[in-house]
Amino acid sequence: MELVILFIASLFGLLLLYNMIRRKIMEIRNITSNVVVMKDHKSYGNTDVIIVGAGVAGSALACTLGKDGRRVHVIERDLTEPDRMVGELLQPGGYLKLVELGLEDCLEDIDAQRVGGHVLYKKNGEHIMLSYPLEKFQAVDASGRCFHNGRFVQKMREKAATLPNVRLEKGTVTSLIEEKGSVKGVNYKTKDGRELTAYAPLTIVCDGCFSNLRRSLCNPKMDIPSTYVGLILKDCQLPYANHGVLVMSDPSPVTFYPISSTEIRCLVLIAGQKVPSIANGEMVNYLKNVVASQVPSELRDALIRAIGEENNIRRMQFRSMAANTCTIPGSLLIGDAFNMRHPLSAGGMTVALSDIVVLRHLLKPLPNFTDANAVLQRFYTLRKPVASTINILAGVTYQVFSPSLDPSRKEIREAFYGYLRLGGIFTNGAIGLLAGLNPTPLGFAFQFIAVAVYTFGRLLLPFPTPNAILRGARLLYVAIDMIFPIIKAEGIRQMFFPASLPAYYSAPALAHKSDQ
Ligand SMILES: Cc1cc2nc3c(=O)[nH]c(=O)nc-3n(C[C@H](O)[C@H](O)[C@H](O)COP(=O)(O)OP(=O)(O)OC[C@H]3O[C@@H](n4cnc5c(N)ncnc54)[C@H](O)[C@@H]3O)c2cc1C
Repeated sequence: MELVILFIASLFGLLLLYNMIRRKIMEIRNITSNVVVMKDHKSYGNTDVIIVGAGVAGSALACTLGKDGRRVHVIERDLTEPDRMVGELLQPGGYLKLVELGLEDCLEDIDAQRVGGHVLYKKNGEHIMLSYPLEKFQAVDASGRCFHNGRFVQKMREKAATLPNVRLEKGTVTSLIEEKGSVKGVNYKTKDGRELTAYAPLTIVCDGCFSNLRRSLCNPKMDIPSTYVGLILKDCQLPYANHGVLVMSDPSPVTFYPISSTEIRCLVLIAGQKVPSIANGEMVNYLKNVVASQVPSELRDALIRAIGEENNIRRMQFRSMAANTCTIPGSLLIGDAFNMRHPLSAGGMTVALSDIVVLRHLLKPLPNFTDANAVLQRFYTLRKPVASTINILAGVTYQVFSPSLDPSRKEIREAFYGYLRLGGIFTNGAIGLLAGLNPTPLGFAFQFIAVAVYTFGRLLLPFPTPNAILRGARLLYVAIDMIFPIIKAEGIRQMFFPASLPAYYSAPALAHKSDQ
């Protein structure tokens, strides 16, 4: 009996001991994990800003903030030179922003080509030369620049990596770390499969058009995608030296510009979602039978040769997406992750660089980024006049040149072509806006009114008939119907009257997500 009691007591004692040890182990584990968190939060002290993605926006931003003395941690999933057919034409306005950021040397030694404008062709060969109005910008050697996008990005990455306070690391960011309604950093995976975390008071997401992270920060509306089909032409010259080509072909426009001293990029726009298949040869037929016959004769043979080359046809989908304010403190989106527009007017890099200029001015006076949120709210207002003007122009250019069954659209296209022939302030004003040289909402409004008056005048002169007045009214209605939704998406007040918004001067403190 005594033995049984002793046995049960020992068992009980062992159980108690086991429980005590288990608790102790759990306590130690908790302390250790707290130590990890504390250690990481402490490493806040080593990083001012995390940048996700080192494409055009991310690498330019890393150079800019790094040069301003900030401790920057850039995480990029692929550090090899990108090979893609996006962002190959930097408009003169974008070049000026690059100069403002002190990054113009990133265009050296990449065989970048100067572009002084474009030639606009009708499919019957009639054309107008539209040179950029660059007279006022000669001191900084402004012009458009065309290049292999990957070479340009790689140069900016190299420049960022030379700065002692910029750490460029290869890794794929899998999620943002949110605590108490603020972004505190990121979780990321390295190539060897390690899962790491990085903390900073500010995380700027620049993960491009297919961003996986933007949905954690905002909920933007996207339009239906269109597609660009791209080819590289070799051993041929553009019809006019240093001038790209835009063909007003049917059903949609085709562009050509030089991306090196020996290569010309051809981009064929395919509107909507029905794209001829490359795999079954439909695309080759389309390019040979529909597109080639409409391009200038100087480029036709080279285009047909390029169509026949193996693996020379690529496609890339794109969408427009108006910018959305990101309301989660500690975070910001920049570049295509934040805002996209139609690439026909090649404004994407100009907007990204212009946004970085605005952001830099706002962040510069701050001793650190722990309290950057009020300043970040100003960013959304201050960027608007330039970014929205470029976005609207991109949308309008696309609408004017894209396929439509509506005869009024075709008439607007013809009127626009006629307007661009006028020369002087009319042509220079429109081309200057498209080049991003002085993209202001007022400049845009002036051009819109001037095109409307020209179109009306064309119809009413020499004698206004009731029929002509009705047609003019219909064209005006179609034009407003084309433009108004784009302006509305950008925000009428923010674009035209930013000074009427409190955030223009200072920003209200952000509510924590948990408070909302
Ligand atoms: C067909 C086409 C043609 C265009 N042509 C022009 C043009 O001629 N001129 C012009 O100005 N603009 C043009 N654009 C727009 C321009 O390409 C973009 O505006 C510009 O590239 C945006 O830069 P970004 O840094 O936001 O994105 P990107 O340059 O695409 O960079 C995103 C980077 O993020 C990295 N990344 C993505 N996800 C992660 C992750 N989870 N973790 C870590 N890294 C990540 C990617 O590897 C990449 O390096 C064009 C766009 C398209 C679609």
